[in-house]
This record gives sequence, structure tokens and C-alpha cells, in this order.
Amino acid sequence: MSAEARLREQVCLFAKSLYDRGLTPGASGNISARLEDGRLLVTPTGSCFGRLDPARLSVLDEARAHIDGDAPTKEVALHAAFYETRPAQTGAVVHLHSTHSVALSMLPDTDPEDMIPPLTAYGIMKLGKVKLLPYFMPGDPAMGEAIRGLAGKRSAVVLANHGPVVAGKDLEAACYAMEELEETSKLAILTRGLSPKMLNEAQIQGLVTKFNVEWDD
Ligand SMILES: O=C(O)[C@@H](O)C(=O)COP(=O)(O)O
Ligand SMILES: [Zn+2]
Repeated sequence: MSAEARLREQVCLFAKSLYDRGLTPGASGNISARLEDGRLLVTPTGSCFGRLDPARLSVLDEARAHIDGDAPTKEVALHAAFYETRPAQTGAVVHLHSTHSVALSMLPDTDPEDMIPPLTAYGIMKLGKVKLLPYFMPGDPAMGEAIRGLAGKRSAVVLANHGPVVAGKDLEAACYAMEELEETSKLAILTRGLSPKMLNEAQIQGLVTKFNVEWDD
């Protein structure tokens, strides 16, 4: 099996796993994954993560023009901005409509610079600081500009009233980080108002140093 055929299978398998666990409903969400030659495999617009066909994934060239497969997601500008601003760290980008991270994006006390409270070590290790971006109309290329404005400093963001977007070195890493974002958001909502004991600054810095976490503002 070629590397491209393997990646096509992987995109569909991870997407189905996310869908089957209720992490993105209906035809929401999109995935991109980079091939060795710089082309991107992306999920077609309007497609359901539970029923993707490896042969019909959209293919974009290095200029992010559609060259093969079904019509691509309307969020190409959003995905492309991660590959552009974090070239060495980005092999895949995942966007979902996952309930708890969207809920957290709407609450008044959520810190837009660091929206996930330091509740667990894994949340810090896998995500670093998560930026809350404003609301944009789905498909608005201004989302790409907003990602460029972060100058490559964040691998995970949440679009307010919409959903999370996570970039990883490969598809597996991006999906695992995304799952951590959703689970930690769930913990944040479950414990909100209950004065949960959070990790302190020394514990956070210990993780940042030991696990090389990106923690710049
Ligand atoms: O919320 C939206 O409409 C998009 O961000 C989305 O999640 C699905 O759009 P397509 O990838 O174009 O299907
Ligand atoms: Zn969306």
C-alpha cells in the first residue's frame, strides 16, 4: 500500500472513530493531512465523518488549489494557515463541533488567552495554552488571518460558538490532542463554581520544562 493510500485510510478511520463517539455530529467538522510532497488530503465539504470514502477525499496542491477528489471543506483557509505558520510542527489539522469545548467558549469567565484551566497534567502537556478566537461565519477566510495573527504560537484554538481546531505533527497526534481538549473542557464545566483544586504555577512550569510544552504568550 502506498503512503498516500495509507493516509487516506487513516483520515477515514480517525474521522469515523471521532464521529462514533459523538465528538462531531451530522456533517460537521473537517480534517486535513499533509502528504510527503506537500499536497493535502482534506475531507470533502458536507461530508459525514462516519461515512467518508478514502477514494473521494479532496486533494489540494501546495498552493492549496483543489486538484482532485470531491469539492473540499469550506475551511481550507483555516487549515492552510496552520501549515503556513507552523510548518515544522504541522502534519494534520482537525476541526470538530464537540459539545464541551463549544460550551466553554460561550461562558463569561473563560480566559480568551488561556481558555482551559490547569486541571490535569495531560491537558497542559498535549495542548499548551489554548486560545479562544472570536466568532466567525463558517467558511470565512478571516479565520485564516486570525490563525496567522498567532504567529505559530498556538497549536490549539477554539472558535467561539463554533468549535475547536487542533494542529499536530501527524493525524494521530492532532486527534489525541483534540480529544484531550474536549475532555478537559468537560472537566472545566463539571467543576465550574465548585472551587476545584487546580495545578499551581510550580507544577505547571514543571510540566512545561519536562515535556517541552509550548507555553509562550
Ligand atoms: O461549521 C461549519 O460549517 C464548518 O466549519 C464545518 O465544520 C463543516 O464544513 P465543511 O467541512 O465544509 O463540510
Ligand atoms: Zn465547523
